Amino acid sequence: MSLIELDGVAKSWGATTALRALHLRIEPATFCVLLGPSGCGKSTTLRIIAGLETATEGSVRIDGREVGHLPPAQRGIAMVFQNYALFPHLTVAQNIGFGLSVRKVPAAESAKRLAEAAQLLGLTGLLDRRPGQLSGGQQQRVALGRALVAQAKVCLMDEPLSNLDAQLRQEMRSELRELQQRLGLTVVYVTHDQAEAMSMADQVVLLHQGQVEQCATPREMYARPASRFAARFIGTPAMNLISLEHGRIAGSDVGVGADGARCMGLRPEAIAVVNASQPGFDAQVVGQEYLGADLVLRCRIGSEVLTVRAPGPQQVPTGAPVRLAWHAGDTHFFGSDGLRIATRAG
Ligand SMILES: Nc1ncnc2c1ncn2[C@@H]1O[C@H](COP(=O)(O)OP(=O)(O)OP(=O)(O)O)[C@@H](O)[C@H]1O
Repeated sequence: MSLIELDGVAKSWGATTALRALHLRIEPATFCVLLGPSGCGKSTTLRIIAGLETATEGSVRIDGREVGHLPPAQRGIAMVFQNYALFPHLTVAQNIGFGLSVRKVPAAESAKRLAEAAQLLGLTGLLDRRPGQLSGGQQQRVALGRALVAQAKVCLMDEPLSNLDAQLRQEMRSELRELQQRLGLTVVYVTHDQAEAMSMADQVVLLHQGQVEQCATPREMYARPASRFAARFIGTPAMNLISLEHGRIAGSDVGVGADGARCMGLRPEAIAVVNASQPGFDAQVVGQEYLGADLVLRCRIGSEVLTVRAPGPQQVPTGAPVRLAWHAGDTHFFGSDGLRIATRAG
């Protein structure tokens, strides 16, 4: 068990407010991703759970026990940082075992845990090297190894993959996820990369200006964004947010309904370029970007320009008239407060 609960957690430094009354429940053995733009309070949240910062208000509980007054070492938590925080003059084995020697774990027990962690992380052949002789991915695994030998059930990670190249980052995502599941760890993981969040999380906590904007599974977050902010933050290319004038797309005669909606959301992948004889809406291609698998078109309808994600092989010249179609069930509507409003489609 390692249930983490934050109740009304707030944090300010003088006039700077990083967090405002954050409520969060992270279930045991789940992968929770704190996601959001720079400065939204992700690292601060993680550091408060770890005990590296003290909350100005509110409480933090781990397995029902209030931990606000406990120093980091007594919280049963391991941490992995972006810069790995490895000691350059120590070998891989010494780096992994560092915390154990500090805590005076008997030598035989340390050796056993080290061998297990090295085996699990594919580091067995590298134990005598120093960090400077390792690739970024290997250094990342050493940092993970140090967290694993501590046998903490909670592991906090702050952008641990951001120093790796794109391919390695993708590989490490699935390795981390697999490891978390195999060991039944509760992981709280900070990133500003929505693709990383979507691919690894059981639960995504989207933060915005120190508050929870939405907390949901990746599927729910994509299918039913709670606000315009959430709608734009999840998915690439970002969702189209189209201004409505009395239920019509601004500057056009295209009616889309939805009483009281100020804006309609439509994902680029929900829009199809159809044959001129099929039902749809007339638009004009004003720009495009070919990405191999996809062709991203920018199409003007009335005074709005929509991003459309078409299949790569489709060829449409810029300047050409096109007919666009979408299913009513793929539309999202938002009110003047920016929040999702109930529609026929839900
Ligand atoms: N020690 C500090 N003193 C004063 N302000 C701070 C301190 N640490 C963080 N802040 C401020 O608190 C806010 C939240 O910072 P935090 O590091 O939690 O954001 P973040 O979402 O992790 O951002 P990033 O993705 O850029 O790391 C920011 O406005 C930041 O400037």
